[in-house]
Amino acid sequence: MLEDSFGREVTGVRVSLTDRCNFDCVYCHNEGLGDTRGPMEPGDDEMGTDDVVRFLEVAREFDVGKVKFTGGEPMLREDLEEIIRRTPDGMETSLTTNGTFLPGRAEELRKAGLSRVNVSQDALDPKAFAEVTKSGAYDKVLEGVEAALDAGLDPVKLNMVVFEATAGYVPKMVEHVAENDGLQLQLIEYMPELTGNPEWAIDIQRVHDWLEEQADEIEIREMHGRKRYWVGGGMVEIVDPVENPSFCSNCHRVRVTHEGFLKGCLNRNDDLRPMGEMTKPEIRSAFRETVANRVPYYGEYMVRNDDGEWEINDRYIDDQYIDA
Ligand SMILES: Nc1nc2c(ncn2[C@@H]2O[C@H](COP(=O)(O)OP(=O)(O)OP(=O)(O)O)[C@@H](O)[C@H]2O)c(=O)[nH]1
Ligand code: SF4
Ligand code: SF4
Repeated sequence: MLEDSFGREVTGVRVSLTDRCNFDCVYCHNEGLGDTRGPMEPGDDEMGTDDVVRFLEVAREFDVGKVKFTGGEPMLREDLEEIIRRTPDGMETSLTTNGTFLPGRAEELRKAGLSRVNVSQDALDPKAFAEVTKSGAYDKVLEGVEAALDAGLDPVKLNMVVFEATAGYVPKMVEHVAENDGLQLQLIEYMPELTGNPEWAIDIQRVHDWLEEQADEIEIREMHGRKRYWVGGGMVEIVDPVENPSFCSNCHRVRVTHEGFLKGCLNRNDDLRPMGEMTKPEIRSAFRETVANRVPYYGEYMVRNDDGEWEINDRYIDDQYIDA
């Protein structure tokens, strides 16, 4: 297993398969690349099936045990089932989707080897849902969640970005997952540093405090040191990376953009390494170099200055990457 110079082992990869999406969520950060989603037609900038599989085979050689497929909307890729089917043995596969294409396809995905799925659902309210996603597909998403449960994907996590427009729906969502077996809730802190509109952010500590009062049990997940609250039998996890050095110091994933660039951190685009159509030996070196150059974002790449504000650590300003 590869480890970076901060002692963080790389146990997972997160692969964006496309930047296309049928939604236009107001908080979308396009996997850290900014709000620049591509058109709905398949682009020739996307990695091919073989490119994705070749990368996964190399990642597996380095003992990577998990892959998460993301987008854009990864289910716009017609070869998703094939990619999952060809994912090397020993790798747990999961998918993050807006859920609209799960009806009619969830079963096939599970048969191909998909273990679990995260579905974006920001509110249990069609109007709020439409405002946030700029889509009227609320019923389709509910159907998608049902289809995922019926197909036996376990767990089905509901991803809810918590910000001004959605924060009021948190209690209802917590109740919803407690009442429905197989569902879990993942509350995601709004990331103003990637999406703009900083005024939409809410203080995520308020959500932690509220859940602490409600919870029967609290546990800390190794990944990112994320807190999990058990409320009325339902599980609620908080993803709170913003200005959180402890989140970054427990980050174990390397990322791949839909164009086939490796990157060590979601929040950075200055450490991209091409990988798409390379041979396996070339991918191995690119992977090693990416890991060798991984840096925890908050607390190392971004540090607090004398006024208490976050700024880029001087040592990374004219960074020259090392060869692993
Ligand atoms: N900054 C940062 N944000 C992350 C990271 N991982 C996940 N997120 C945020 O969490 C959102 C939801 O991620 P998902 O892919 O659905 O879930 P996950 O975080 O992979 O969690 P699991 O399904 O439990 O593995 C992403 O769109 C990001 O906004 C990370 O390593 N760093
Ligand atoms: S569904 Fe996901 S990829 Fe699509 S616009 Fe919303 S956040 Fe972005
Ligand atoms: S280092 Fe921090 S910001 Fe970067 S991907 Fe990991 S958790 Fe996210």
